Amino acid sequence: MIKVGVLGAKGKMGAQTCLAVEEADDCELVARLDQADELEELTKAGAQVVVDFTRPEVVMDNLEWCIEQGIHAVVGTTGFDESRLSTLRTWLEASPSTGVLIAPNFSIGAVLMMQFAAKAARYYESVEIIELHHPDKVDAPSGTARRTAELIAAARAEAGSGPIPDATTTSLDGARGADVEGIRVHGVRLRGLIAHQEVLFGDTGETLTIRHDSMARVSFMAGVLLGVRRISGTPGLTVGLEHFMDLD
Ligand SMILES: NC(=O)C1=CN([C@@H]2O[C@H](COP(=O)(O)OP(=O)(O)OC[C@H]3O[C@@H](n4cnc5c(N)ncnc54)[C@H](O)[C@@H]3O)[C@@H](O)[C@H]2O)C=CC1
Ligand SMILES: O=C(O)C1=N[C@H](C(=O)O)C[C@H](O)C1
Repeated sequence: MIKVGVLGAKGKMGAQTCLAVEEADDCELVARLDQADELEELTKAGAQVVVDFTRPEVVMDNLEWCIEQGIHAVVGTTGFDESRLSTLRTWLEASPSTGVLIAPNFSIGAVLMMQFAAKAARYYESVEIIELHHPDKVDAPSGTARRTAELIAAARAEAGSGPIPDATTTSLDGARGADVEGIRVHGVRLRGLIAHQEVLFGDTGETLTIRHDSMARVSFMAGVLLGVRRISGTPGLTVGLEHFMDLD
C-alpha cells in the first residue's frame, strides 16, 4: 500500500483527490491537511507520497519541507517557472532518492492535447492559445496554457520557424492576450466551465484547432493516481505527466 497525504484537502481538487486515493486498492489516505494544519502531521502519519493542490504562493514551502523529509511529491498546483524548477532541482540534489512530479495538467486528454500541439507546431505559420476556466481560478494564464506555449515555442525554435505574423499595432491593453515565449495566450473565466483549452493553428488556406475539455474534476484523477504510483521509482524532478505515460 502507498501511504498518501493530501495538501489542500479541503479545496476543489484536494477533496476529489482524497476520494480517489480512498477508492484506490493500492493506496491508503493517511493525512488530509489544509491551511491551518502542521506539515509534521505527514511524518506522524507515515506518508510516503504527498499530493499538493494548494496555491502558487505556498507550494514551494510545502515542497521544501517534503523534500527535506524524503517524502515524494506529486504536484498539481500551478505557478512553476524556470526559476522555481531550478530551485527544486537544487533541493533534490540534497535528497537524491526523493521524486517530485510537477504536472501542469493531470488529465490524460490535456496531456495528449499538449503533445499533439507540440507535434503540429512546426507546420503552421500562426498559432494562438485560448484557455477557458471556472471563474474561481486565481491565476492566469493557466499552467496548462503556459506549458503548451513553452512546448510550441520550443518546437518552433527547433524547426527554425520565424516570428508569428501580426500586423496589429493599435489595441486596447490585453486585447491581444498575454505573450508567453512569443505565443499569444487568451484567458476566459466563465461560470459553468471547469477547464478547457483550444490551440489554434493557421496557415494559408487552412486552420487546425485542437481542443480539450475537462467537464468534471474526476477527469484529473487517473493522472494523479498514475503519478502517485510512479513517483517513488522516479527520483529527481519530472515535469509533465507525459513522462509517465509511455507515449512513444
Ligand atoms: N495540474 C492539474 O491537473 C490541476 C491543477 N490545478 C491547480 O491546483 C491548485 C488548486 O486548485 P483548486 O483545488 O481549484 O483550488 P482551491 O482554492 O479550491 O483549493 C486550494 C486549497 O488549498 C488550501 N491551502 C492554502 N494554503 C495551504 C497550505 N499552506 N497548506 C495546505 N493547504 C493550503 C486552501 O485552503 C484550499 O482548501 C491551483 O493552482 C490550480 O490551478 C487545478 C486543477 C487541475
Ligand atoms: O485551476 C484549475 O481549475 C486548473 N488549473 C490547472 C492549470 O492552471 O492549467 C489545470 C487545469 O487547467 C485546471
